[in-house]
Amino acid sequence: MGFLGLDTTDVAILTTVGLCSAAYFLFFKQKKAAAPQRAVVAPASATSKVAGATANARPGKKSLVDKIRSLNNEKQLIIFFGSQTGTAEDLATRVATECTKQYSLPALVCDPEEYDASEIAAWMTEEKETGEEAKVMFGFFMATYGEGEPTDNAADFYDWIMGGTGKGDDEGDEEIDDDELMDSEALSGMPYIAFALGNKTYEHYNAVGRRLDKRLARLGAVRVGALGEGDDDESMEEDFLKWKTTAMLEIAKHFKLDVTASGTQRDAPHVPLFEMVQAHEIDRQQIYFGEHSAKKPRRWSSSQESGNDNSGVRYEEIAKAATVDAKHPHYSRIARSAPLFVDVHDEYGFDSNLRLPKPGHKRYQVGACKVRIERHCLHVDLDIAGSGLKYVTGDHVGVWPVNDDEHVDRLAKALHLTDQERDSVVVLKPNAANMSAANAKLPFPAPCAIRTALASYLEVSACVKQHQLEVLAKYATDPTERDTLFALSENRERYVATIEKSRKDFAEVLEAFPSVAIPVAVVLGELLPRIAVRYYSISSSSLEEPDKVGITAVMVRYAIPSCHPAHRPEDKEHDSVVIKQGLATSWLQRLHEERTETATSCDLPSAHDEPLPLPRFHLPMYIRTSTFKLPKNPRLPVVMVGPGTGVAPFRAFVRERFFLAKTRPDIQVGATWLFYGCRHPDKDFLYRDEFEAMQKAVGAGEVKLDLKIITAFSRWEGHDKKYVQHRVQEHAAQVWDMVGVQGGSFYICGDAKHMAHDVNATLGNIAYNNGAMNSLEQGKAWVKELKTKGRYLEDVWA
Ligand SMILES: Cc1cc2nc3c(=O)[nH]c(=O)nc-3n(C[C@H](O)[C@H](O)[C@H](O)COP(=O)(O)O)c2cc1C
Repeated sequence: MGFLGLDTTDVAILTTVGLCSAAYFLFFKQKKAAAPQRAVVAPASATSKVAGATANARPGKKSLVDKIRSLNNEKQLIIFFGSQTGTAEDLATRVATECTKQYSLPALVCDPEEYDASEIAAWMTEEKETGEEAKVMFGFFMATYGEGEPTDNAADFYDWIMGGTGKGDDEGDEEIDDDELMDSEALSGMPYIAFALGNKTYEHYNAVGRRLDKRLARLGAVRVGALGEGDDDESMEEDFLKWKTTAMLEIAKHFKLDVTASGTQRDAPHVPLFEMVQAHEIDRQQIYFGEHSAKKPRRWSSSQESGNDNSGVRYEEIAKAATVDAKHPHYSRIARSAPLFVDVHDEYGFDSNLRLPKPGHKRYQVGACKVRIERHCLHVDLDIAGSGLKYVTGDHVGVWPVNDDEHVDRLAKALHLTDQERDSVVVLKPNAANMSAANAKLPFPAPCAIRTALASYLEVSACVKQHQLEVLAKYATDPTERDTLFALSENRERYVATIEKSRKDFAEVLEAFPSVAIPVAVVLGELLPRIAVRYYSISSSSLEEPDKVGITAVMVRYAIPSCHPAHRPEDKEHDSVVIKQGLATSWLQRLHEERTETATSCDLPSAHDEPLPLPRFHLPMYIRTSTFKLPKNPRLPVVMVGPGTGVAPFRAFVRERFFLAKTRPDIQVGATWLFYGCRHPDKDFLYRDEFEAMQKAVGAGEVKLDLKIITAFSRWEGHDKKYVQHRVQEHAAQVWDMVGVQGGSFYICGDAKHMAHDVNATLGNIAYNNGAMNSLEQGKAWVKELKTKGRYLEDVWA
């Protein structure tokens, strides 16, 4: 492996890790809890030279001006990214790396949550005073979420640059009355590149990137090249590559750089960004064991008070973090986990020429040309008592998953790491030979064991990307393997057929190309993405259970045909079937099984005298506020549509309304109707017992509430296939009465592409037919207006 030696004194605690990216199961329209402030723009009349630019970063943020100055270069590119699940950050980093590699142009990728992006105004104002051409080009890689909103990390910046507007009008044509930024002319002449990330399934496609681009133009900034637009529904990567080819040339043209040496250079060796250094004799207290922390390792001790169920001991953090957020999760005990499905399977049929997985696995059965996979769905309750954490029904919970040992070991083996090497504690140090190293962000907290990095910090099951295959190719010692890897990295069609379609991870690719002798530092430091936080709609009611946070998670596991990556897609005899699984959901399932096994064997985790590196059966989590909320006035009716796991927030809504009706009958809680859909009433009907018990209490007159759970089953033998939109349509008159007449709210949670779209259309149709409207168009406009009024709310994902 070739570690450099390092003793304790050499070990700098290599700090901040950006943990803010996220892969999603659920999303939402939300707003960060803290109201963003408008920054004061540096006065246009400032007379000092660039060297004296005002560094006046907002509290808690690093100064951009100081950073630019510290780079001390003539020309440079500073790229900001707005990213929730890491794509925008990844693409921004790729452009920055390429600029440095191909043009020797220093480039820095900045998280606007970390750096005060509003200092671009201060910088530009001062730079203009020099009377020379702008030396710094800025870049904006911005993803859009929810109702056309920015990501959490870009919310402050977006609010500042848009002057507090930036919502509502996708064209970005709003005028701002008191436009400090425009008046300052600070951004006039500012060169920038821009790439918007989004998904056409959503109504507000690329709204943030588009609006920002328009606003920058209005502020006098000058875009270099075209506005890039990536559509996740088709191929973000293809859109990006197409844009990048011309953007790179435009950047070179702008800076008058020599581009003759640009292009893919197969023969140029890869210069690693980091070196991996073994940390000898390190104090155990300095080592990270998988905990997420922006600053220093964290430790836990067992609390005196034990959990009151079979989940064992509660652990308290020694020296608690002052805040809990996306960079400082709270570790919350699993108070309960319970399966929600009964005997649910998915069956996959395949051609007879495909090699099937080995039989005998506990999660799937293999038959003739068939794979049958168990489906699981869990309810998990997290205990937040005493943590100071609070949530409101409808919020989201973010959790950080851990890779399974099988995956970790497979990759470690493919990297030829011995057991001892896997357990060795290392740090990554910037490699002075790589120009980008000085600005490179460390991908995970260190020092930590390689095993920890692979298990807790890096996503080992991520699909290998084309540009990463190019890096692997450079380390292949076998000429045929090298050529194939280069071919895959250059030929999109072949790449999609052999790698992307079957979501091949690094272990699978390295196994198929055994001659690739890649340094572990490159894989850990440059190739594997960080594990991103996963979000779930909270399925418990804060009114009923303020100390518990409920998660409803269905396991993602599927079988797909897979072509051997070292062979052409036409070589069908090399095709096999592989089983893939979702990282977070399979981790929750493992935790559930471990808890169950531990409890039944009476081997409960016991208290430790020594501080624990990681508390057992505790999940790193934080609460993310959302606007997906019940009406403030509980008397108003609510109509909810949530098939499958889309029921999660509605379990919370229903329980809350039921609880309120039971404990405060004087309030007279309004009608509470849930349209729920699944395959079969006896198999995957989530929370059926709970819903039935509530309905029974209502039926018996114990609780006064107009509670209806209206079901649609799609695979119930002897019955017609039904979907939720059919049921909504069947109850058109009542739905109209509750929403159109009584002023109630309408909610949808679940699949954005089909279900949410169909339900939306159904509601428009109901409005037209029941609301004395002249046309279907009027019905649609009514739904749109309902949305504007905050009475039509969606929590949907593509
Ligand atoms: C729950 C959810 C909501 C989204 N909402 C929008 C949207 O309103 N408009 C849009 O163009 N894209 C939307 N997207 C797509 C993301 O912007 C796109 O996947 C992007 O690549 C994510 O970038 P990131 O990984 O840097 O966060 C949404 C994606 C998810 C998962």
